Amino acid sequence: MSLETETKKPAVVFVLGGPGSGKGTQCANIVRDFGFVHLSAGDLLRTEMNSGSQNGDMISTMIKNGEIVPSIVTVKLLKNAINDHPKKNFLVDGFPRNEENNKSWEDNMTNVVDTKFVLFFDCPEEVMTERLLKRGEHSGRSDDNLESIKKRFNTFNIQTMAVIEHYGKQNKVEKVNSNRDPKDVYTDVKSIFKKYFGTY
Ligand SMILES: Nc1ncnc2c1ncn2[C@@H]1O[C@H](COP(=O)(O)OP(=O)(O)OP(=O)(O)O)[C@@H](O)[C@H]1O
Ligand SMILES: Nc1ccn([C@H]2C[C@H](O)[C@@H](COP(=O)(O)O)O2)c(=O)n1
Ligand SMILES: [Mg+2]
Repeated sequence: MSLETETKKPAVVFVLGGPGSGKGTQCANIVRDFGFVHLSAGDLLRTEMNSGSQNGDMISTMIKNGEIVPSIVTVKLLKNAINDHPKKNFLVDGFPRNEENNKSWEDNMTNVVDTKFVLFFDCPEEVMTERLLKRGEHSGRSDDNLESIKKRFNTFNIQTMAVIEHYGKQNKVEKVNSNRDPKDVYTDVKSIFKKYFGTY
């Protein structure tokens, strides 16, 4: 590629943490202050589920059971959403949730984006459970109930922690204690984003 036509790839930060650790809450702050686009894999799957897609029933069952939807579905949704926002940087929230997600991302997205690091929100299960049950009073989510929450923790501990450890070995994990007031959590998040992206 010549110097004139060379363009910088969009930056991607993966945002991971247990269910209810505060990923979506903190992403909203980063969007406001750093101009990233927030892509929640779970939100994209819920929209797809409600769109009349042929994958709707599968997605619905898997979400209720806290299982990870095949990457062929999720990566396509993420890729389409990224293509909708030229010249932006992205927070990819709730992804990659397992090794298969990560492999599919590497196979399909390495040439398209520059994956910078994993922002990992660490929070005890008891605290996350309390938050999710409270959210379940109004969220309408089929998985904000005790039975689904237990399954989601199991999937997180077995499958997602392995991905976080994989990136940890490459010194690409920024871990933040999210068992604090959201403002204090964001103080740490903001200083991480300033370190990587400078502005604000
Ligand atoms: N630091 C915090 N302290 C107390 N409550 C919080 C905090 N962060 C988020 N919450 C609340 O906890 C609930 C879960 O937060 P949020 O939706 O941001 O988590 P999440 O990690 O995106 O969850 P999920 O994985 O289920 O999508 C929400 O009701 C939110 O208002
Ligand atoms: N990469 C992903 C992300 C999410 N899902 C499914 C399974 C999750 O339990 C559910 C909700 O995600 P959340 O909104 O809590 O981030 O969505 C998946 O299969 N693959
Ligand atoms: Mg969320």
